[in-house]
Amino acid sequence: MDFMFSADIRSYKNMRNDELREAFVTAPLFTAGEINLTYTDVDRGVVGGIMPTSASIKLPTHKELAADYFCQRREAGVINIGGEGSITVDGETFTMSNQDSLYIAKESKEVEFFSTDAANPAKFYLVSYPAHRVTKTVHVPKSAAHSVDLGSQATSNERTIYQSIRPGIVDSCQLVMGITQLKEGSVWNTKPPHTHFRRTEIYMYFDLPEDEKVFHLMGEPSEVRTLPLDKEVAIASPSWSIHSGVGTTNYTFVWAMGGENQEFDDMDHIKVSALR
Ligand SMILES: O=C[C@H](O)[C@@H](O)CC(=O)C(=O)O
Ligand SMILES: [Zn+2]
Repeated sequence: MDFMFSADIRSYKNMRNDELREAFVTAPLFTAGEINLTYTDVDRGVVGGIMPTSASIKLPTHKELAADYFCQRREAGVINIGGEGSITVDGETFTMSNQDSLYIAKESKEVEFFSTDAANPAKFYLVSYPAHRVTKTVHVPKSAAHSVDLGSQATSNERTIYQSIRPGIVDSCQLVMGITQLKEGSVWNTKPPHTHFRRTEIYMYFDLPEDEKVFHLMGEPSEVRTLPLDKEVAIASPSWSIHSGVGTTNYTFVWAMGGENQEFDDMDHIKVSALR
C-alpha cells in the first residue's frame, strides 16, 4: 500500500505541480494481475485498482489499518471500469458488468476479485472509508443507479451523473459514489464548480483515449491550480478544494465522497467568474 500525505490550505499555494501531484494524485492504479492500494490522509480514504487476469485477487489488510482484515472497521465501494468480472464477499458472488457498483459493508471478511475473461480483464476501482456500523453488501447495476442529466452542449458540459452508492439505493456509513459520463463534444465536468467543506471527494478519470488529458482544477476558488491528469489515477480533493476539470476530449470519471453528511446536492456553488 502507498501512503499519500496531503498538503494543507496554506502550503498548496507555494507548491509546484510535481509537489501537488505527490500530495494529491496516486500512481497509475491498474496493473495486470495486481492490486494497487493508496492510503490518503484526506478523510482516511483508501483508493485502489484491482485487475485480476487468470488468477483471482484477494483484498489484503495492511499493518497501518491495524485490522485483522481490510473491512473490519471500513466500508468499500467498487466500480468496474473494465470487462466483465465478479466479486465474492464471504462466499456470496456478485457478477460485475462494466460500470456496475458493489457496496461492501463493514465486517465483510473475505473479498475476492475475478475476471470472467483474462483477455478482457475487469478493472475494479475501489474507494474505502472508515465505517461505524454494519450494513448490507449491495450490488448496484448501472441501470439501477439514480441518473441525473446536467449541462448543455452550448456550454460544453452536457453529462449524466449516475449515483449508485447513495441514500435510497445503498445504506452506507459515509461513502457516496458514482459515475459522471460526458457526452461527445462536452469536456467540462462540475461546471460551475463547488466546494463542500463537510465532505472530501476523490476523482478518477477513465475512458480517455491515448494522448488525451483532463486538466483538473483544484484549490481554493481564489487560488486555483491546474493539474493535467492521465486516465486511471485518482486525485484527492480536501474539503476546501474545488474539483472540476476540462478534457481535451470527452471522458468519464468516478467520484466518491466521505465526511459529515451524504447529501449529494449539498454543495456551495461558485461562479466561474469568481475563480482566480
Ligand atoms: O459533489 C459532487 C461531485 O463533485 C460530482 O459528482 C460532480 C460531477 O460529477 C459533475 O458535476 O460533473
Ligand atoms: Zn463535489
